[in-house]
This record gives sequence, C-alpha cells and structure tokens, in this order.
Amino acid sequence: MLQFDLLTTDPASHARRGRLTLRHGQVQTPIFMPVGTHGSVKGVLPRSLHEMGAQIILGNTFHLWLRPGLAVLQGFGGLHGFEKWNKPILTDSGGFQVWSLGALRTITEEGVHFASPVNGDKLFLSPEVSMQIQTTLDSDIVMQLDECTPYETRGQRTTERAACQSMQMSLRWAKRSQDEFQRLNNPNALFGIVQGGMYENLRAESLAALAAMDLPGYAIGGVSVGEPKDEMLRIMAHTPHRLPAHKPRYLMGVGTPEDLVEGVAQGVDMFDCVMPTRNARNGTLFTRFGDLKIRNARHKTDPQPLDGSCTCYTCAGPSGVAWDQGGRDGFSRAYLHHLERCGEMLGPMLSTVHNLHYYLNLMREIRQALDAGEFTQLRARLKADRARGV
Ligand SMILES: CNc1nc2c(CC[C@H]3O[C@@H](OC)[C@H](OC)[C@@H]3O)c3nc(N)[nH]c(=O)c3cc2[nH]1
Repeated sequence: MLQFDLLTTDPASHARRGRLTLRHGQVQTPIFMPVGTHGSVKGVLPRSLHEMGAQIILGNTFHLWLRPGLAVLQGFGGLHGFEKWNKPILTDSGGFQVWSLGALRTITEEGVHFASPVNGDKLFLSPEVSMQIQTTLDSDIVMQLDECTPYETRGQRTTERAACQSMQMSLRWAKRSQDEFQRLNNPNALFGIVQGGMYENLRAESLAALAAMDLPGYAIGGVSVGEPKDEMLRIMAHTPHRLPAHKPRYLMGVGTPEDLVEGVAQGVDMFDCVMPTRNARNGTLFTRFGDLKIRNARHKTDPQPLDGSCTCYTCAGPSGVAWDQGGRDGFSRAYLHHLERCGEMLGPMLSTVHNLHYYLNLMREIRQALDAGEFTQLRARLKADRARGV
C-alpha cells in the first residue's frame, strides 16, 4: 500500500515536493532516510531520531536474515516491533551486500549462493527468498532483489556488454520479485531498481521495462559504487527525471550534502547514505560552511559549537537555541575534541546526533524552499556557504 501525492514542481529544475502515505505513516519528500542496517541507527536513541524529525529509516534484509534470523523477527511481528520504531521502514533486498561479499559468493540466474560471513552456513538468496524475508520484516517499502552492477571488474571499467547482461538479469529478477510479492499478498510497496552501469542507453532500457511493470516506486541503483563523481552526476542527470513523474524516486547510497541538493534538482525524492553516521564515528562533521575534523588541534580550546546556526542537541543543548541566536547551552568544539581524543563513547554519539540532524534539517529547508517557490535561491546559497570553509 502506498500513495504518492505530487504537491509542487519547481519550474527551474526537476525538483518536486511530495508526500508518501505508507502503512506506518506519512513521509514528506524530498527526504533523507537514516541507515539502520542491523536494526539500529548506530549510536542514536530512537527518541533522538523522533526529535530530529526522522520520518523513515532503513533496515537490511541480508544482515537481519543472518542475525537475529527470521524466527526471532517473526516472534515480534516484524522489524517495527523488534526495534521499537513505529514509523515507516524501507528494507534493502540484500543484493548490494551479497555483491560486496566478493569471492565468497556465486551468482547464477536462479540467485546467489554464499557462505554466511557470520557462521559459515551455506545460504541461497533469490528474488523469492528476498521477498519472503522482507515480508517477515513487514517493511513499508520492499526493494526488489537486483544485481548492483560494479563500476569496475578486476580493475577494468565494466563493459557495456557486461553491464547490459547484468541489467537484464536484474529486470528478470524484478519480475520474479513482483510475482512472489503478489503471491505472498504482501500489503506493502515493492520498488524496482534501475541498473545499466554508466551507460545512458542501458539505463533507458532498464527504466522503460520497469515502468511497464507499473510498480509503486522506483530506485536508481548501481551508483555510488566507486565511480568518479562526474560519472555519478552524469547518471543523476540522465535517469531520475525519466522515471514516472507520479511515482516516488529513490537514489540509493547517495551522498554528500551537495549530492542531495543536486539529486533533488534532478527529480529525486528519497535518499539514503551511511555518510552522516559513519563520518560522525570518524570525527568528520558536516556544517553549514563545510566539513570539520574535530580531531584537529585547532579545536582544542574553541568554545563555539560545531555549527553556529544549528539547533540540534549537540550544538544548541536542551534549549535548542542556536549559538548565532544567543544560545549557549550547546557543547563546545573543545569538549567534542576532548571526547574524540579520549575515545569517549559520548563523542560519536553527540557527533551522530549533529550529522543526522544536519542532513534531516537540510531536507527540511529544501521542502520549505520548494513550498515557497525559492528552491533556486536556496540551492545557490547552500553551494556558496558550503564552499566557504570552516
Ligand atoms: C553506498 N553506495 C551504494 N549503496 C547502494 C545500495 C544500498 C546498500 C544498502 O546497504 C546498507 O548501507 C551500506 C543499507 O542497507 C540498509 C543500504 O540500503 C544498493 N542497493 C541495491 N539493492 N542495489 C544497488 O544498486 C545499490 C547501490 C548502492 N550504492
């Protein structure tokens, strides 16, 4: 079950404002979806996710199938009951993880044979098995099982012929996913995934075949897989706006704040990326004026928060009043630098709150600008601000 309402479209770009209605609630788009691969968004309390306005989070079929396993998840009625998240969840199909297992897996038309990296068990993942797992997880949005076409194979750029064969297998797996999804009477929404490597003609063939399947939503896969930035931008400029306008469009695994703004301008509605959470754990913080490495000695005595305009708990404390607005309840860069240097748990926790808030707030600003017809101005200001440097 999914309803997508297209609210406004930007006259100067492919950007649009929408609203997704799913079984576990509504999602305003464009939206960023925090990644909770193993059933938790690393280092963040669900209550903090609610406070920062997270509307939908991700889970991953592959990881949750291996641990805790279907029997446990079944006992809780699925992933919502298990991780105590009562808003929408999107689960990825496991294709990407299995692909990244490398030598440990054998891909055939039937599906993928591999040894569990957890306990060595011999496992088999097919479109049908992936649908059965995601039905048990009861996620609001289910991704088809696909093959994420690599950018390179043994150091050589993937040829058009290889990308074509991979894309066509993903199309056959889309059909098998849809048949099984319907056979299971899954009440949620199944998304197709466009492949085709870095070849626009293959991307066009993939999206045409998927559009003909009349699925509730579509993702663009096979990017953010190690390709040069200009290649990703080329595909981002080609594919999203060619997908059905009245269906939600999800760009998988992307990206930096600049990529999200560019993606919205190209017509993307939904994003997921491990960057805000992973970078937080590595001490790289996103701010309005650029990225900041909290480990750097220059922060040792700095009383300012990470970002003077930010209202997150880390920057503005319980009052939520930003430093620039006179607020002095937030944590200082000096304190965060100290926590990082000492390896204190609180460091990555506070940094993750800030980075996720930054991403979610960026999308909130974009939605507001689209509602006010000011997306072009916001896009220019964000680009200039981020280039200023911290
Ligand atoms: C990072 N770049 C990137 N991610 C990608 C993901 C999600 C990875 C999935 O793995 C977990 O994060 C690591 C997340 O799972 C919750 C995410 O959805 C993809 N998933 C599928 N099915 N097909 C793709 O072509 C694909 C391409 C990607 N490029």
